[in-house]
This record gives sequence, C-alpha cells and structure tokens, in this order.
Amino acid sequence: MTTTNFFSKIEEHLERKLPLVAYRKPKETIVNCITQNDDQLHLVRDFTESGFVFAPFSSKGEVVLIPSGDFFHLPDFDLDQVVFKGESTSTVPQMPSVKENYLQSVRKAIKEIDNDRFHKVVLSRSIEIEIGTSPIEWFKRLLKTYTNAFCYLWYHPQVGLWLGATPEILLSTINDRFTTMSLAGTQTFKGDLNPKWGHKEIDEQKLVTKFILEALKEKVGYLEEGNLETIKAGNLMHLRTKITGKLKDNLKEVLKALHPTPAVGGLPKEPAVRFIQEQENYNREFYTGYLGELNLRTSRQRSARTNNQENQAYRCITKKNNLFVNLRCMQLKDSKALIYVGGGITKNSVPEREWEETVAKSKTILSIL
Ligand SMILES: C=C(O[C@H]1C=CC=C(C(=O)O)[C@@H]1O)C(=O)O
Repeated sequence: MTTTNFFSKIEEHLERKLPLVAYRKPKETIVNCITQNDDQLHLVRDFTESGFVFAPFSSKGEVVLIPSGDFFHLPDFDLDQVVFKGESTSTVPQMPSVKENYLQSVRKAIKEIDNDRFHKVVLSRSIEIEIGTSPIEWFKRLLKTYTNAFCYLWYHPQVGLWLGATPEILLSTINDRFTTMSLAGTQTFKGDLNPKWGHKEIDEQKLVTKFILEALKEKVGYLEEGNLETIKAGNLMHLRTKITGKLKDNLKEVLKALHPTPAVGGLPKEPAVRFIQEQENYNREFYTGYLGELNLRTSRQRSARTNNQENQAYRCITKKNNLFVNLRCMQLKDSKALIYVGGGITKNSVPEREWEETVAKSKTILSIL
C-alpha cells in the first residue's frame, strides 16, 4: 500500500464517521491501522477479546475495543514526506487563575501527604486551545517528531477523537512473558543524556517501582526488577525501571492490579484517586487510561528437522499485548484541542516547579500543532 492510499483510507473513514485507530509502536517504522465498518461500540468484557483497546483513567469506566478484523499497514513510512519545522504556531491563552488553581491544588496535596492521607498523588489539568481540525496532519507530525514513542490517532463517533505520543508501557507481553515499567520523575532535556536527579524525583519513582513489584508478586510466575535508567521522551527526561516476568494466564487480573499505577494515580491507590476526583475540576476521561493491542496473534512459518532429518514446516503462533499509558495526548472536540498534562506530587514537591513541569509536558503536543 502506498503512503497516499494509506492516509486517504484513514481520511475517508473519518469523513464517514466510522471507528478507527492508526498507530506506530516505539522505534518501529510500520504504521498500522484497524478500522471498523459500522459505528457499534464494542466493549471489553474479560480481556480474552482481540483488537485495540482504549481504557479510561477510571477503573470503573468501560474499556472500548476496535476488533482486530480490518487491519492494514504502511510498511515503511518515509518521515521526510512530512514537511514541518517542528515549531508551534499555536498559543496557549495565559490566565493567571489557571496557574493559581493548580498551585493551590498542589499545596493542598502536600498538606494531605503531611497528614498521612496518602504518600503520592498525580495532579493534572487540561489546556484548551482553538486550532481547527487537521488530525491526519497532526498524526503525521507526531510520527515524525516522536520516533521513540507510541504514536496514535484513535476515533470512535460515540467516544471522540484522540491523538498522542506516549513514552510509557503499561504492559507488553509475548505469549506468557511480560514487561512493564515504572516511569516517573521529570526534568527538561538540556543537552545532557545523564543528568543529575534530585531526591524528590528519585523517591517518587521508587514509590512507583515498589508498588508495581508488590502489586504483581502474588499474581505472576516470576518477577525481575531491572536497573534504574534515565530516558529521553521528546524534550523531557524521566527515570525508568523495567520490570519483567511471566504471566499465569491472568491478564485481566494483572491489568486490574496495575492500573492506575502511582505514575498516573497515586499511592495508596484509593485515597489518591479520591483526592484527584475531589480536586481536579475536569474529567480525565481517557487521559492516563491505557490503550493498545490486545491479544493480537501473529503466525510465522518455521522449518523443523524431524528425526529422519526431513525438513518439515510448522506454524508458530505468537500472542501479543502492547498496552501503553495514555500520556502526552489530546482530545479534539469540534475545532478545539484539549491537551492533558500532569505530574506526581510528593512531600518534597515545590508547587512552582510542579506547574513548570506541566508547562514543559504540554510542549510535547503543542510543538506539533
Ligand atoms: C502524568 C504524567 O506523567 C507521568 C509520567 C511520567 C512522569 C511523571 C512525573 O514526573 O510526574 C508522571 O508520573 C503526564 O505526562 O501527564
């Protein structure tokens, strides 16, 4: 399929108001697309379904599925075709009350942490800008700018139109082997790929790692904690620990234990999520939810030598999940973009710095508009 045909097919589908998802996995060149030919809302019941899932932040919300039926892909998207200087032309309206409200919520969160209500909470906000609609152009720009991220464009007429470029894996599996990660702690990239980290960021990320290990230890076959690394995501740097292990055929249970991790909710989970609902003056919907490939099967022809040295072919079926946390994303509503940004608050947080962190995070999306 040519690039022109691939994107025309997506455009035509959007014009007909039919569900679709187009996405590219981190460090890959293949851009995938799954389409649905009616506007039915498919929901995930027990995570044995196959397709592309879109789950909200609230663990009580419905998880939407685009079933894996109509699948096509662009094998090698040529990024040079996207003519884009990487400079934003859109501006965010500056309203002092927005900043003051955020600072007040952060101060309140620190007070609750001092009172032992929870240890960490992730506070967020949404930024609304008037931009018109060119979702396919923005998707191409995400693909060009964030080659290490999971980039997507997702649409369902009953849910909305979302785009994003997330650096965070929630759960990735190949048969019974899984990888997840603890990603937290943020600073802007200033040219050094190995910058110094403060106590606040180190402690914040440690809390996430500890939570994941605790949440999974009784539910999986074995569990291994990787090294603490610094990673670059767009103009930002984060701390990351990879965690690997073996599933026991219990995907639903594992996802329930993980989501929302303290990288997007807080710790302990319940009081932190309650505080988020009390404090944030908007509904996160699918921001800080998760999305990606669910139970996709790939089959490969392999040759095997039998006892009498005869070459025989057999098929090798692999089952994969590739689920990502929905960060650095926006929702398009009419001619408006709603950009979502947040950050982890701990006892060592400095409110002004937390605000700056959300401003820096907003640039991931703002830079492509
Ligand atoms: C909640 C967000 O980021 C999370 C993921 C990485 C680092 C984070 C932090 O440093 O606070 C957040 O936990 C967001 O980008 O909106």
